[in-house]
Amino acid sequence: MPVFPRRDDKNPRQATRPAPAELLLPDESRRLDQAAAEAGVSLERLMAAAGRAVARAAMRRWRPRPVVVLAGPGNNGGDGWVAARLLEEAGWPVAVAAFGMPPENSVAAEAAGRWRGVRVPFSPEAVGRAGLVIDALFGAGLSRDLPAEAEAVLRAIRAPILAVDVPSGLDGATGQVRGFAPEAAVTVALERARPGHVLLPGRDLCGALEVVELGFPPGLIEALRVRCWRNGPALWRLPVPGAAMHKHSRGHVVVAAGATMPGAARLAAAGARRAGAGLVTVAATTQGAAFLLRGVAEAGDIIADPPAEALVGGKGKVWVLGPGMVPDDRARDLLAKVMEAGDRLVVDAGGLTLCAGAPERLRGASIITPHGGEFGRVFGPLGDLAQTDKPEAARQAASLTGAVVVLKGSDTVVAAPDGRVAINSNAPPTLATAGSGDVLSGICGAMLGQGLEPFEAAAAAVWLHGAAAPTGAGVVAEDVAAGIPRAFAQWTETYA
Ligand SMILES: NC(=O)C1=CN([C@@H]2O[C@H](COP(=O)(O)OP(=O)(O)OC[C@H]3O[C@@H](n4cnc5c(N)ncnc54)[C@H](O)[C@@H]3O)[C@@H](O)[C@H]2O)[C@@H](O)CC1
Ligand SMILES: Nc1ncnc2c1ncn2[C@@H]1O[C@H](COP(=O)(O)OP(=O)(O)O)[C@@H](O)[C@H]1O
Ligand SMILES: [K+]
Repeated sequence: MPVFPRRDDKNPRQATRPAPAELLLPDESRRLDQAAAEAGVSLERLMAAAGRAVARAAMRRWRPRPVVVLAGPGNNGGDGWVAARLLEEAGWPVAVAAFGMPPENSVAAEAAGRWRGVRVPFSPEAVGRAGLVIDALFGAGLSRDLPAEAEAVLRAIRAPILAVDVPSGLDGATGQVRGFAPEAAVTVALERARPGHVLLPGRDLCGALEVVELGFPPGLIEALRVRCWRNGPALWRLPVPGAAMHKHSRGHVVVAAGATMPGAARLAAAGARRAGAGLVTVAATTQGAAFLLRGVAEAGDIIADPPAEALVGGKGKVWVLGPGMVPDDRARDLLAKVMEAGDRLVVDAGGLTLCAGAPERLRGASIITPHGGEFGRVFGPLGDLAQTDKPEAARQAASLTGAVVVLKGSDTVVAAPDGRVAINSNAPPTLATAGSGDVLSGICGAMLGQGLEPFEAAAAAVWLHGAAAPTGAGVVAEDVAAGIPRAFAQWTETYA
């Protein structure tokens, strides 16, 4: 079993380990406000802090210039009215274009009432000459599509946009656009980021994301028991070999290769070996083994056409089943035997196709790694849900199968059966190349083999995969496997 570096409070390097980056859902945000009010922190005070943060963000990033603040009818608009006043007090030329007024006696109405400056009609002309637009129309909890009138004004903007909470129209829970959302240069997120700041297309619309603390009393966020985080080293620790280790104590990953595409198994094996698996076996058919042996020679066992029984079972064994695999009877039989033996199992590619329309066949797997197409093939209607709410679709799939679901893409979502979700954001687009997913499934196997629990193993593997991928032209999947030591080094330098 793995030896993790001992936590040592006296070791100053450990201070760099970040706090988990919770991603708040709109409902959690509402509960937070309520809890704050009960703890004696008023919405007025929070709104003042939010408006101040927005004004400061503008002053930090731009020189004084004509600003138009688009203020909506809710508290998002309230933040806008506060920011307008503070920018004007700092000598900036500011005009407010209000899209409806806040309800009487509301905190936002009070903020609006304190505005003595210029007001302009809410129209496309109003934003035409602005040097900066502050978008405080709607926040992350938008409950319906953006009204056409608001869209017309947002579309007319030519100046950089500073968005409050989210670019209006962006759904903070899912990262989807409700009708329309503008592309911001900067988004000021309040207290914590939202899933929609990390999921696509939301992440791309936010521009630079600034998360500002509003001064909530300590302990309130913890009390929310948030179940969704940005994926990162705060959620897991990578296994680090200790002096007493030997190859048999670092997990044995068996990659089941198909007869026709053994290259995929080779990549998964490379991922597993680079990610620290002590032993890696590629179980191939005779034909597949011949292909493998003809390729660039790699150390590690290659067993030709082994009877499945010879390999299933045994301490520390982890299977990676699917890369390059044809969903035939042999594969079906192997999947059943591995499940029966209770070995830990990562299912990818051809292994998932074996379970098309039959997710119950995946019960017993530790981790499954579908891309969007495979996900739809296995989970039917959940595939449609994944188009609009990726975390929820992955969460339901995890609960259905009991496996940790890695729903891949440039915003890969990792979901556990108990409802935990990590959303990844470090993957460069160079990963969009054949075989990079195979490398990932191998890394998942290595993490399981070294003793990480499935959710931590999957989230760590996805982060490592992203950090391992070189950027720039000419990157192929082999380079991703080769980049894994560098990714480990990056983690060790900063977090270990
Ligand atoms: N805890 C926090 O994070 C804090 C949040 N604050 C601000 O509060 C905002 C959330 O406030 P609200 O809940 O009032 O939400 P919004 O400011 O987004 O506004 C909701 C209002 O807009 C209406 N509305 C929603 N969708 C609409 C549509 N498509 N067309 C027309 N009207 C629509 C609703 O009926 C409601 O009146 C955040 O975005 C943030 O800016 C701060 O003021 C203070 C602290
Ligand atoms: N544009 C992108 N940006 C970041 N990561 C990407 C992008 N496209 C694909 N990926 C990642 O690359 C991998 C591709 O896996 P997959 O689709 O299974 O390919 P293959 O089966 O060829 O290995 C996944 O981990 C996915 O998250
Ligand atoms: K907004």
